[in-house]
Amino acid sequence: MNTEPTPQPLVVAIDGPSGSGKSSTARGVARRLGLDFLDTGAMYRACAWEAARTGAETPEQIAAVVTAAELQVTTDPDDPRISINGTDVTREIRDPEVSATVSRVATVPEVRVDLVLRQQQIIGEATRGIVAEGRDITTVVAPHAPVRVLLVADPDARVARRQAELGEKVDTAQVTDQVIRRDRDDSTVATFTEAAEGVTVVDSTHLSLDEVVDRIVRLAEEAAR
Ligand SMILES: Nc1ncnc2c1ncn2[C@@H]1O[C@H](COP(=O)(O)OP(=O)(O)O)[C@@H](O)[C@H]1O
Ligand SMILES: Nc1ccn([C@H]2C[C@H](O)[C@@H](COP(=O)(O)OP(=O)(O)O)O2)c(=O)n1
Repeated sequence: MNTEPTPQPLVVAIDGPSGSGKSSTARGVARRLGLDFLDTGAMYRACAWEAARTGAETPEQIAAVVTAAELQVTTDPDDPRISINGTDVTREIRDPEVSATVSRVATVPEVRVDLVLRQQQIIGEATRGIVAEGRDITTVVAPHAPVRVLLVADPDARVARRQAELGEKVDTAQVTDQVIRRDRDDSTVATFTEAAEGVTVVDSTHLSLDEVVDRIVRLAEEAAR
């Protein structure tokens, strides 16, 4: 009889501030290792989009909209999609209006409790394993993940990356607000500026995306040994 324990699906948890490269890195790691991919920020963004659509403004109104919402998240790293109450908002959640208001939604305690539970369910159902990224994955959503990384980068590099991504659509002051002010607001409810115990810090300021992916894949391979 085989007495070897069945290996658990691998969970890789990545946190970090805006523009540190979480989404691109997590997708790259998921592709390389054949795992699913979960962008938890997209869930907060979809809720912010729905709160705006329904005119929810107070924390109570926002919490009511989020807890009643049907959220559908697909976890293919090549085509991650998100729908809320039947509307696919994959593209809309990247609009500057959503970036400007999402922290108001993400800082409502009931919203966090609700979305953390949904994220834990998605992670638990990922039979081939998953790379999940956000602000509180290493500390709250998946604190027992065998691979936990805090991805950081200097503020100037993060603003420059976001600016390059958004191009002509927004000016530097707007991008700085989206990155620096949002991090300040978000860090009131999640700890992503300092690594929790056992979390590996990777500084991407002077690393290419491929180099960052390589490092995390190596950490995953070490954890699997
Ligand atoms: N190591 C890196 N070096 C240079 N640019 C990067 C690196 N990692 C990510 N980027 C780019 O920076 C931008 C922001 O990355 P993203 O993954 O969206 O960050 P986050 O999810 O942390 O906000 C994207 O345009 C991405 O291609
Ligand atoms: N696990 C998470 C993920 C995101 N959030 C919040 C914080 C952010 O302002 C928004 C959007 O996150 P997202 O990862 O899309 O933001 P960036 O791509 O890093 O700019 O959601 C959170 O509070 N907890």
